[in-house]
Amino acid sequence: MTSDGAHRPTPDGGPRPDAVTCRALRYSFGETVAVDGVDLSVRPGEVFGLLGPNGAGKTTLIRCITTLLPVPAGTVRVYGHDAAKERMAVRRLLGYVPQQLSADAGLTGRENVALFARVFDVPRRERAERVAQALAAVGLTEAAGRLAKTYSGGMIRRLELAQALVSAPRLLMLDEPTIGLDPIARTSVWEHINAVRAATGMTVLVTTHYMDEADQYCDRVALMHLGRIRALGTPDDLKEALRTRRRAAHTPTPPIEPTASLASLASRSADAAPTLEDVFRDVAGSGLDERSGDFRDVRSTRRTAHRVG
Ligand SMILES: Nc1ncnc2c1ncn2[C@@H]1O[C@H](COP(=O)(O)OP(=O)(O)OP(=O)(O)O)[C@@H](O)[C@H]1O
Repeated sequence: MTSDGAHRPTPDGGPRPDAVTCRALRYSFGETVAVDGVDLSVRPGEVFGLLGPNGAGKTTLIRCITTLLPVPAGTVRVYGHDAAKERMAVRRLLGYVPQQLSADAGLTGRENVALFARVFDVPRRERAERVAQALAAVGLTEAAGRLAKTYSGGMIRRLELAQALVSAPRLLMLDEPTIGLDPIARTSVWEHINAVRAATGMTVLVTTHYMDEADQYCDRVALMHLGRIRALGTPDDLKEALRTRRRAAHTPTPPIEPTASLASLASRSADAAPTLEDVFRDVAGSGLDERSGDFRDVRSTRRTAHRVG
């Protein structure tokens, strides 16, 4: 991707396909419309965040892109390959870390990654080196010989990352990679994702509830609510757009009085700098808390506590 986000041509001069393209994608579970007409393009090499509260449709969307769910209406393409018609071609390009535990507690870290290397057809003679590289990329070389059941939650998440990386994916998809982790472990997971991205140029598509993480680590984000994308852009552009909307909606602020208290000045600066969560609340509207979980809904945290326990 060029600095302005435009696509570079391929060596033969043709347009470079987006990493992911969804057009009018719709997926229902019976009466429940989980993904409701999504249009989305993820550019090669970017870290793209899919944000939204519980039930927004993030996991369903991700699973359609991975080909784990069919595409009943609309289209999904991964690097130009149609997910409905070229499932194996799409799968060969992907690494996927689901919400559910994908590491085996009774195997060592190295054995877990080696298992994925076999499943993903990494050539036999390259396996040992590729496994070692994947473990090194997530900082688990020292712990590679220990059983995964002795790992902390953050180490397990990094092990799952290594499992997904061992096939050298062009598109890495992570479903809530840091939920339930403490701030230090969260930072560590993100630093490893970013280092691999910088070294390989892979595209990263990540779902998260954590607006602060998305703000810090994602190049662009899509805010999803009740199956639809409500806003899409860089975190800075989305915040700036909200600030502009707020300015337009409010009467001009009077000049600062010489006697203004610190508290009132702090409140002015909060008004001037909206967060990504403010953007979400603005675009999702007042139904956010009634019709779905809040951003840190206990359900997911419990599910993860169970997952790593
Ligand atoms: N297997 C299923 N059967 C029936 N309904 C489902 C199923 N999976 C998801 N849903 C419903 O589809 C909608 C979207 O769920 P989805 O899991 O995609 O949302 P999400 O944004 O990933 O939520 P979370 O943050 O909790 O993972 C929700 O209303 C959910 O209840």
